Amino acid sequence: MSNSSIPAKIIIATRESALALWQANFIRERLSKLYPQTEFNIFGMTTRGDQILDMSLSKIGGKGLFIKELEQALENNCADIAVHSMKDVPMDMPEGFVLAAIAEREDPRDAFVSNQYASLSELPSGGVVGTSSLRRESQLRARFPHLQVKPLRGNVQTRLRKLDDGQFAAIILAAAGLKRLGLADRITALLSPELSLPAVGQGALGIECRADRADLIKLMQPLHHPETAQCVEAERAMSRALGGSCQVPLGGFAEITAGVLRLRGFVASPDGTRMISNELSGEPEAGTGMGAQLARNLKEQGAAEILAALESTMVAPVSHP
Ligand SMILES: NCc1[nH]cc(CCC(=O)O)c1CC(=O)O
Repeated sequence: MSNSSIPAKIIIATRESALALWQANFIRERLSKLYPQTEFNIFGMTTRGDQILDMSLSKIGGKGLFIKELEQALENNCADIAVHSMKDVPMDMPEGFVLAAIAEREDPRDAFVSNQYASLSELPSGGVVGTSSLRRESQLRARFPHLQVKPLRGNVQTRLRKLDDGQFAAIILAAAGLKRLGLADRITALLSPELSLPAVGQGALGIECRADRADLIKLMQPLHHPETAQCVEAERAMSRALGGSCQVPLGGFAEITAGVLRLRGFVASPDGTRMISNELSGEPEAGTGMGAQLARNLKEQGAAEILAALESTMVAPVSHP
């Protein structure tokens, strides 16, 4: 690539939480090494998802909430690229925007964090576990029906503070966020996918830009990690076909071992009394087809009923003027 095609300055839009800033800086450093002549600046923004802290995510209308403002900055040329946790990226990209790259995944697992107990199975009956994710809650209720689940929102540091204040016996967080923030020593135990199937996209970072910025899409390719992208695209295809959002208790996790992609997924009722799980394995290149097929299988096995029941109680998504 000739130097003349590389912009002198690239602005990276991000949310302003410590984790989001860490992620944007991580991408900035990698890009700076690749393109030392270019100046990379971070543009921190507050999103509606960050402002509404008193409601569970499932009630405030879903994932677009954390990225809409960032996309407006791309639209208005206030920024060139946006860095997101793939977990927060809606299954369908809005018209005019693309994921230019999906970077290598950090640990995709959920982490059990407690100051008193070594594992979920050691928690006493009635023990209070904090999480505001329907996915984590439904799995806890299905596997540990004697525990109480109470809402826990806020950024990673806020959630840890609420645990330390004594409001919870334990909390569940993404291992990736804790590791990135240098808080790996707070992880009491990592939860296997059998115990807590991760969220679609968990641990992976996406770089978004406008679809018409072919120059940027090309520049981002060295950061693209094909295996991560194949896994995340398989998970997203499953979630998309299930109408996945924060309002649906579902999990999806793909991994590639010895050249085979294994995709696991589940849909549950929020109270955990119904849990439909299944998996498919195949060629990594066929991940999106597998995702769609796994969604069909889950629906046939009972997920369709759970989804229909959820839909009748769902809150309409918040609109963004
Ligand atoms: N729900 C918010 C969110 N979005 C991404 C992460 C963690 C980092 C990642 O998954 O890449 C978190 C925190 C958490 O779930 O504990």
